[in-house]
Amino acid sequence: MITTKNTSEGTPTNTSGADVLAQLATVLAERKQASADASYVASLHQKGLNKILEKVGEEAVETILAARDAEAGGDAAALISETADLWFHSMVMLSHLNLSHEQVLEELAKRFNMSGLVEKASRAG
Ligand SMILES: N=c1c2ncn([C@@H]3O[C@H](COP(=O)(O)OP(=O)(O)OP(=O)(O)O)[C@@H](O)[C@H]3O)c2ncn1[C@@H]1O[C@H](COP(=O)(O)O)[C@@H](O)[C@H]1O
Repeated sequence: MITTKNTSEGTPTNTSGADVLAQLATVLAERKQASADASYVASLHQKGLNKILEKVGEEAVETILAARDAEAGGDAAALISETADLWFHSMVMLSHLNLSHEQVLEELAKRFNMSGLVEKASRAG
């Protein structure tokens, strides 16, 4: 689904994780000005934050159900696809609020080497 630059052989380029998110963020920013008739992302922006949040919630539930199926021996590809839908709609949410995926990546980077249990204890007061 994600459009990437292609070589003459048709092999996608610049598809490392951070590059994919950066390319997607650029497209999402451009789509804020696009016609809702021609762009799904533009149509989401036009419908507003509540519609975007509805999609994030819907995709989160679909991801949960796909994860349960995968654990029960179901299709792992379906879980990957649902997770991609969830990440995509989360990116649209951030874009709508003029926030950057890079802020999320920075937050995750800050947490490197910080045990979740230690962090939780530090909040316990
Ligand atoms: N990565 C995605 C992407 N992932 C999922 N989707 C769309 O997200 C929607 C998911 O909604 P559902 O599965 O619930 O399907 P639906 O029933 O059609 O949705 P609703 O009518 O309920 O809103 C589908 O329409 C998918 O096509 C995406 N649409 C766009 N992108 C990227 O965004 C770029 C810009 O897209 P446009 O704005 O459409 O040009 C594209 O080039 C892609 O890179």
